[in-house]
Amino acid sequence: YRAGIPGNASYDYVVIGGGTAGLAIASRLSASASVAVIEAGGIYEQDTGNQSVVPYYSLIFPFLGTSEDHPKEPLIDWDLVSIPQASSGNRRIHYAQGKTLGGCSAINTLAYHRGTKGSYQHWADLVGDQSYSFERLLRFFKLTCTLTPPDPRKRNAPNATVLYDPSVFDNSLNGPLQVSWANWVDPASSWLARALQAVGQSLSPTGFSSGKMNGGGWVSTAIDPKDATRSSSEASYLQKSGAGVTVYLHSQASKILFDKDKKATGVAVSTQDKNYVITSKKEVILSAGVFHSPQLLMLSGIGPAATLAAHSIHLLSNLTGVGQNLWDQIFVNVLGGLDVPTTGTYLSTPSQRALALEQYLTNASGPYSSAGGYLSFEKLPPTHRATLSPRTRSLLSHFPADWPEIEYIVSGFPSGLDAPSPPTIGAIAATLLTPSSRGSVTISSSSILNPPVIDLGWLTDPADGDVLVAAVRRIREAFNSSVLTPLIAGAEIAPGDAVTSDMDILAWVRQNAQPIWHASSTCRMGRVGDLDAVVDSRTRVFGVERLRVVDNSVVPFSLPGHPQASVYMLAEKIAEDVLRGW
Ligand SMILES: Cc1cc2nc3c(=O)[nH]c(=O)nc-3n(C[C@H](O)[C@H](O)[C@H](O)COP(=O)(O)OP(=O)(O)OC[C@H]3O[C@@H](n4cnc5c(N)ncnc54)[C@H](O)[C@@H]3O)c2cc1C
Repeated sequence: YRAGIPGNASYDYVVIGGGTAGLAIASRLSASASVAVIEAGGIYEQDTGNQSVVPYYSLIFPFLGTSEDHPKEPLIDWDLVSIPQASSGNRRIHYAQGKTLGGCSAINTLAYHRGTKGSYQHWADLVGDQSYSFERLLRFFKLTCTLTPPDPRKRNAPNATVLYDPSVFDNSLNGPLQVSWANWVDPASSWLARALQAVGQSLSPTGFSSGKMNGGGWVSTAIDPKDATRSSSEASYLQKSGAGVTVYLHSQASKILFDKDKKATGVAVSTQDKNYVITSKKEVILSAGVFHSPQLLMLSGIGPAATLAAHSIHLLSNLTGVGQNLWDQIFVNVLGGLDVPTTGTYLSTPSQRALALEQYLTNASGPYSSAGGYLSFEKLPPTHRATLSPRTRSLLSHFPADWPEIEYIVSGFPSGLDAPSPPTIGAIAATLLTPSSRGSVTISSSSILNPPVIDLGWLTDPADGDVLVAAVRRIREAFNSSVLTPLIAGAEIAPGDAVTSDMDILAWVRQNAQPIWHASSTCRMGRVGDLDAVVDSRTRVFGVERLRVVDNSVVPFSLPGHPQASVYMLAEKIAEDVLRGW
């Protein structure tokens, strides 16, 4: 690709945001057109080096802290902070979002998998377009990536067998994203995985990329196995694209420009010392992510009329759904002391780190090469379901039959304490995959310089607390299973043995819920005439022309599990629509 020099210029397509979807679609369009990418950040490999490239560090980035006073990393994070979450301890949540080429794919935790067949069918039915069925999306999923099978020799963990379905990948397509399995297994995680299996969550025979998410498995990751480095949209799609893509770095789009017929004609851009306009001969594609895409639509005259009027913004299209319908999955970690080592244990002294570094550099393996890995999905079993209120059960019944309600994620970290204290703190997280609460994004001024105003809406619907309380009890079963009896050391660390009643567990959940950074749906896709729809099924924005939104903000709901595989898929699908002139 080429580096753009700030100043007026013209291209066939202008993509706002060089993130996950933005670079994938820009790269595909550039095969037959000129494409400009406007990206507010820089190049993460230069700006934060090993931290953003080496898989292990993605688990311990200090700036992923979620409290208001988290350590800052302005070179790659937007430093967005929500408004106080009234139903979640009145906390203001720092919600990390990548501000760099690659966007969130440059800072995420690398898990790669797809949603369930039922979830894509629900998408297809909701938007009235059967091309969103899993069978028809599979072609686009296959286009995105190249799969490298697990290497048992390097993983060196006989009790961490990987099961997956190779038929849903097609390496002959030479997909840019590298998908593989980590060349290291965390011992604590493999024990916690066995504990989940012991309470009935058996190993899935297919893994999680063939439209099924039921049971446990070692998840595939966006890691390039050749050197165990992050495969972001920048390291994959952009690096593979030719001179057809021109990237403007440290350049913030401040407004989408339209002619008198409401056709998008380009983008107003500002750098620290220059304002300029990039004109689009064909289309503008907005890929600024779940918080900034709705912000930019509103600043450009597309959104709820009342909001725009309040900030004296000229109204082009009154779309009440812009910034609404925010879905966010949240998680809580149940913690217990474990008498087994964990990945961090192998990195706690200078000589261990030197050894690990040698393994990493010579063999692309060892503790540094992995970003974790065991996930387990389930619908709550009948005994736990029985504890939910009738209303909660009714809300859950509206999700497709194959849509899991909880994702359990296992991990461990060194306790840092000397014996007789346990060396490891083992964690099983419960992530809520069926949130009923909704948040929103709005603006506080007509200027791009003011960040979007984010209300995550966490736990505002009682159903979400209800389900998470049941999930905490379920995790306690796993910690109490006989598999862990010889390894458990001491009392439960969190929530702690004193927290037993539903009311107390719920209070703890409200204080301790964390983001898993999967927010979506703030510019949701829908049918013409749907009350809060913002784009149609080809992601064209209602009420204007030559403008699409392509990122996780248009996905109509948070798909179960981790979204990046579907974001790449969507970029491939819409690139094909654009090139066909649809
Ligand atoms: C910490 C973290 C961990 C995660 N872990 C996982 C995981 O393990 N697996 C998984 O599947 N998903 C994970 N996710 C979620 C996933 O990465 C995101 O949902 C997905 O990458 C979003 O892609 P996007 O294209 O919608 O937006 P982004 O990738 O965020 O791209 C938006 C881009 O637009 C740019 N931008 C914004 N505003 C402007 C502007 N005005 N002008 C110019 N540029 C602008 C941004 O800088 C950014 O580069 C994680 C996310 C985070 C933050």
